[in-house]
Amino acid sequence: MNENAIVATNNLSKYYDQICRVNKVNMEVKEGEIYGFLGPNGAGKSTTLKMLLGLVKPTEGNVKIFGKDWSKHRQSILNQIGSLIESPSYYGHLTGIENMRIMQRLRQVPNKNVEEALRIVRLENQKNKKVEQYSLGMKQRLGIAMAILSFPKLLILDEPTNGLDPAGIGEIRELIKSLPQRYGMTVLLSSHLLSEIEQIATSVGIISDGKLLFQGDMSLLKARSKASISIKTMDNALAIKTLLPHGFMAESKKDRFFFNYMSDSQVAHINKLLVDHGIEVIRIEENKMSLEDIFLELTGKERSL
Ligand SMILES: Nc1ncnc2c1ncn2[C@@H]1O[C@H](COP(=O)(O)OP(=O)(O)OP(=O)(O)O)[C@@H](O)[C@H]1O
Repeated sequence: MNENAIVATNNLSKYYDQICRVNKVNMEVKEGEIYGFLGPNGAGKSTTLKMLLGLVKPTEGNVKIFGKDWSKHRQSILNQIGSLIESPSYYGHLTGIENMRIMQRLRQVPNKNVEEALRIVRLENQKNKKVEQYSLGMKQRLGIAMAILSFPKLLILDEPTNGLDPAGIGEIRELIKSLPQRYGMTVLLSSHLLSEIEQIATSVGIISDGKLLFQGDMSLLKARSKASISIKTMDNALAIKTLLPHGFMAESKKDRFFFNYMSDSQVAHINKLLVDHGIEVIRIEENKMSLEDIFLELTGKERSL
């Protein structure tokens, strides 16, 4: 376990009714990153996040936050975390600012935090409206304002853009993205939408059926998008036979044949070999696996995201 990590779990597991829902998860969230916790519905994201927050007791394993053991430093850890799990809780008959004041008393933070948090989520002009009159997006923004009220070191958000329209999603996304740089927060957020995580996260953890299948920099995940080269010629069988003695072993599929990733000069070499042997080349294409393809390959799930 990395002692400097903001969040580090060790074989974190949860069983419900003897069924393993979170399976030996070793999660590591480093300071200043936006860690996207990605997985299909029911994968175990919320359960994991709740264990990080001490809301659900792990069956096995342990959690360290800011390098400290949960069991021994509960209060000091909680003081430095802000979270929004499931839908935000608020009093509908009270205004936005009244709700914030209640949270302010609970959190014991100065007045200026309330104003600043409302400003960040752009609710300052709506703060005197009753929350029951807020749109879904405004309620979600209020939930985030409450979560960042103490300007925590770690912000945990469970599906923060769930149920919002595209404009609302864009707004929340930009808001979250600004938090590490502007306020030094580390953000851990979950989503079942790959596109969402792709646009917002600097690091990613992919969970499926309770198991963490991938964890690392977003760029590392993207690097896994292996590009293959596909070639179509006037006589594929002859082309494959011609290339083999030169060390190029192709895989034939439908009207094309494929190679694993190749450099530009290798592709040029193959092209020249084919042409020199009188085989007309019709198409040479690079086929990159999309992030979605990688995700589906990792999780073995159907295309449903
Ligand atoms: N309190 C509970 N008792 C029994 N089973 C539970 C409980 N909480 C969650 N589960 C089960 O554990 C599994 C993981 O649920 P979890 O809510 O963590 O998934 P998730 O990845 O957050 O998905 P979703 O986005 O659908 O909430 C699900 O099969 C769920 O039914």
